[in-house]
Amino acid sequence: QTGTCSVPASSNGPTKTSCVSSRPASTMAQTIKYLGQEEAQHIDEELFTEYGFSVDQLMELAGLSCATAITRGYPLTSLVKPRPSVLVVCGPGNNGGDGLVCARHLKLFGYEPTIIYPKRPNKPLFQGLTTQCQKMELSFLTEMPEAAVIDEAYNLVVDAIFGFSFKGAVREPFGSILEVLNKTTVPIASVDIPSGWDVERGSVDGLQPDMLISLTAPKKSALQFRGRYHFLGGRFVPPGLERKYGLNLPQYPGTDCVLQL
Ligand SMILES: NC(=O)C1=CN([C@@H]2O[C@H](COP(=O)(O)OP(=O)(O)OC[C@H]3O[C@@H](n4cnc5c(N)ncnc54)[C@H](O)[C@@H]3O)[C@@H](O)[C@H]2O)[C@@H](O)CC1
Ligand SMILES: [K+]
Repeated sequence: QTGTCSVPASSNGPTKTSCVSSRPASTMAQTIKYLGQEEAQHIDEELFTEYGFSVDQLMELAGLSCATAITRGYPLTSLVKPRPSVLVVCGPGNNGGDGLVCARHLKLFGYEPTIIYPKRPNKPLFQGLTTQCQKMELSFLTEMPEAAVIDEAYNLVVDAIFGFSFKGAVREPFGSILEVLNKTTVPIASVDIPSGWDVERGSVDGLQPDMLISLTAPKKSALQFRGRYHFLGGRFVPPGLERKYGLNLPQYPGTDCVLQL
């Protein structure tokens, strides 16, 4: 496992991504790097300390990418329920913040997001994002619904519980929440990492999302993703940072903020 894995430019699904390719180098269009946990955290830190970004700036772009990827995989016209309902489950860190931004943009795109946000950090950033969602007339649930209720009421679940800082055994209330999500049958779109997965090794019996939106660059666990849609989002990486970490990001098409891997 070198952390650098081949993604043919024409690839359109996770099964076509592999670390060991038998294709001759001349036909390899592009190699994208899959990041380890520490590397992802270093890049995150540098974006703020060396490159002058603020968290809310990048979170806005990350959340917008997630909402945009969802419009690609699950366009309004394809939804099976009478209302374009989406359940957005937000965790206690920045991954949860991405979820709040994603929910706000989904509403602007014509979806009806409902949010569950059980652990809210006492920080102006998250308080502001919560207020913005409330003012966008999104509803917040006080309890996680049962799996059958989710399957009945929602077209899709957005998993914004944990991202690249997740470690160790899942603590409550998120253990119970993930248990419910494991039982649902509606598609799950995971923000950055399928929640509960080891950031590098993935998980054999954890969530199996239908969509994964990798932010900045995919993490190593994305190699275990077996869903239908793998998108790259977070189109904000400065060239110096990309060079330093050898990210080899593919080129986003035109003005798009997402790219399907
Ligand atoms: N650098 C980047 O590229 C960007 C990252 N962003 C997002 O930020 C995420 C990383 O955010 P954070 O570093 O805040 O971390 P996370 O959102 O991954 O999670 C950290 C939170 O989860 C809790 N936690 C960790 N392990 C747990 C466990 N086993 N059980 C229960 N709780 C646990 C921690 O106490 C902390 O509150 C990324 O995955 C991405 O979604 C975007 O917001 C902006 C750009
Ligand atoms: K997640």
